[in-house]
Amino acid sequence: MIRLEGVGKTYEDGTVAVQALDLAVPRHALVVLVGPSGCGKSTTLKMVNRLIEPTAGRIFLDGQDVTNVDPVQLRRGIGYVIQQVGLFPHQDIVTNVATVPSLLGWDKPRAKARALELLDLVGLDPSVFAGRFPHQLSGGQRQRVGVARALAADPPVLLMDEPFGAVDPVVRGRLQDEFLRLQRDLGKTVLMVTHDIDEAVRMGDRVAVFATGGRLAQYDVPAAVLGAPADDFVEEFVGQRRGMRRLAVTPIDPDLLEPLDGVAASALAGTVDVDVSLEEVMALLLREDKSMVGVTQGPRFLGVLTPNGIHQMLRASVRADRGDA
Ligand SMILES: Nc1ncnc2c1ncn2[C@@H]1O[C@H](COP(=O)(O)OP(=O)(O)OP(=O)(O)O)[C@@H](O)[C@H]1O
Repeated sequence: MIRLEGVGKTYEDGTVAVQALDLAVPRHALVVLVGPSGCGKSTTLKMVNRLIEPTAGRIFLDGQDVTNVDPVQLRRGIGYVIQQVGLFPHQDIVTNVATVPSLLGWDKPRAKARALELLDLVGLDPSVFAGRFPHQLSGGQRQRVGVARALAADPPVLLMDEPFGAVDPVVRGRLQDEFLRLQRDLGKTVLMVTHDIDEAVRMGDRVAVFATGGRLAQYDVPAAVLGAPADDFVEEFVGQRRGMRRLAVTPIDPDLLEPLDGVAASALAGTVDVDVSLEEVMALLLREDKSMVGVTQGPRFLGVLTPNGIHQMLRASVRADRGDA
């Protein structure tokens, strides 16, 4: 669907942002470009919709060389979501979402109906949000409007540049889940940029890891990027976040819980089932701004989990991986 062949971009000041990039994004796939800051991810994305022109190579969309398509026409057929959303501040939400259909010449009632439908689809009640202005929305709600707007003209291709970057981790997780659910129904061909390896492996059907200097270090399914890094660079890039991912896969050890004695119920962030991961526990503690949580198994109260307990469970899990437990 999207094919990059030997694509390069050297800016006028000599900066090599992307070099000799070959990349094929299959139809209906969600491909994530990930890598450290300045490695050419956004440049790559913007070359696909010709906000930036490549200095080498060719880019094909559905077999057609994009340089042969009028850039304005091209962009109307490609949804584009950016971190700062870029909503028009003086237009209400429904008008913002209807921007591209209107530009495409849809009549007003049809564009509006489509915009209302899209708001609903991204989880914003049209009767509440359609008439509001961007400054009357939370960051997460604005991101949803950004996604709705990009989908409005039903483009087969979506480009997303750090679409969930501007919101806190809890909202971010929710937006990621919502988008994945939406994508399962819509089946767009999506090229998405993030610097967050966790987001990349969570969202991507395939992940392209970029190294500094615009070099593609590995392009594979998430499990392969995590389990079989192609080189030292990928190994290190993936490794930096290994601790965070460990939280997601480490279970609660009931033996390391503390008794409830002397702990006021109000000091607890709540209770969780013993089957949840430490990541969920951390999310709850942060959300509730507390440092302890009660752990239950069915009707039984097993004990209290504290940061000290979490630390011990993580250390035990690291030792087990090293084989010296
Ligand atoms: N207009 C420009 N002129 C010169 N250099 C540029 C220009 N735009 C980007 N660059 C450089 O090109 C390189 C790649 O930039 P790009 O924005 O594609 O990186 P990125 O991977 O998306 O980074 P980030 O994650 O920080 O957004 C960087 O070194 C950047 O400084």
